[in-house]
Amino acid sequence: MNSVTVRVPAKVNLQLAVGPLRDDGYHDLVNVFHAVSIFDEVTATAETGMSVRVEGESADQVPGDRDNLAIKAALALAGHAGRSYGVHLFIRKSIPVAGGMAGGSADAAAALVACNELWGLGLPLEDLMEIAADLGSDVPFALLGGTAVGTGRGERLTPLDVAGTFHWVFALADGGLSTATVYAECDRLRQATGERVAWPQAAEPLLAALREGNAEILGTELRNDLQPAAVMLRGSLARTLDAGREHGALGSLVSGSGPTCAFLARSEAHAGELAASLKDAGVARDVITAHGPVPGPVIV
Ligand SMILES: C[C@](O)(CO)[C@H](O)COP(=O)(O)OP(=O)(O)OC[C@H]1O[C@@H](n2ccc(N)nc2=O)[C@H](O)[C@@H]1O
Ligand SMILES: Nc1ncnc2c1ncn2[C@@H]1O[C@H](COP(=O)(O)OP(=O)(O)OP(=O)(O)O)[C@@H](O)[C@H]1O
Repeated sequence: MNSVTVRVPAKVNLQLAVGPLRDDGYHDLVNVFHAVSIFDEVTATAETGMSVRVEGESADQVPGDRDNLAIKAALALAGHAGRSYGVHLFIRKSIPVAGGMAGGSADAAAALVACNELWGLGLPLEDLMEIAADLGSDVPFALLGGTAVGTGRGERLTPLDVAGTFHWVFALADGGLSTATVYAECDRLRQATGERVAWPQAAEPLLAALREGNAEILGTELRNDLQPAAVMLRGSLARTLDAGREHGALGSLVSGSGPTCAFLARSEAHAGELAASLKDAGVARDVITAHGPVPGPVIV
């Protein structure tokens, strides 16, 4: 086999409860991840060296060298296998870059799956999960897909049963936000307001809404502790979130570290209407619809 292509989804965080800052610079989380139908595609082709080419959504903002998370993933996998394998990775991006939808993590997960297959390593998911956790806090979920609760820094995962399908609208922003900067701003705001930081807890009503497939309740339970920080860093997001509510979204929140905003709709048709209204309102660079949960990386 000379070439393997893997399709991998973006994520939105349905609950992101951020605990106190740890000594290692990370925060303990309760992170309810949900994979949605916006996909990057990573093609791994046998080659002697390691190289990457990126095309599509904001490709010019993605590193074309060893800083690319997908190349880091391939190198980590080769290191784990104890061999100096080579690969060329071609990434077709649709997931917004630095948008809070874990695009880089998705590409890293896809590269792990593709290279595991291309190099005939046959490593089980557990091994790939360990390598993933070293690459970034979001990478283990990107390997898993579906809907799952992440604890620790988000890398310890418990899959959740979800009834049915939820329909989403995503408002994409101009330019990204750095994840580290948003967490630092969250700490700064907490210090400035003297907020007592509680140990993060999963919200039972949110988990019940997922189990029951109840979009109305899920909409009211969406929470992101990073949202005030993202809105502080990018004031225009307040207007985008308001517009979603005004146009009938069941719930709205900043996705992860932002600046993408997510809106929950009643149905696929409602998502289409909401997307059209948000486009007309001019509150986003682009507006797209998607559904979730969807499975993790799939070899196509
Ligand atoms: C915001 C989220 O996307 C929500 O899923 C994640 O928590 C971020 O995951 P990620 O992009 O994979 O982040 P990493 O590459 O692991 O970490 C980038 C930076 O984010 C901050 N970070 C990340 C995860 C975490 N639990 N606490 C943190 O404080 C740290 O400053 C870290 O240096
Ligand atoms: N394959 C990749 N795709 C996108 N960005 C990458 C990739 N590899 C490295 N990067 C770098 O990582 C940064 C963050 O990109 P990414 O799209 O993963 O952000 P994000 O979606 O906000 O992440 P998260 O939701 O996990 O916090 C980018 O600014 C880019 O420089």
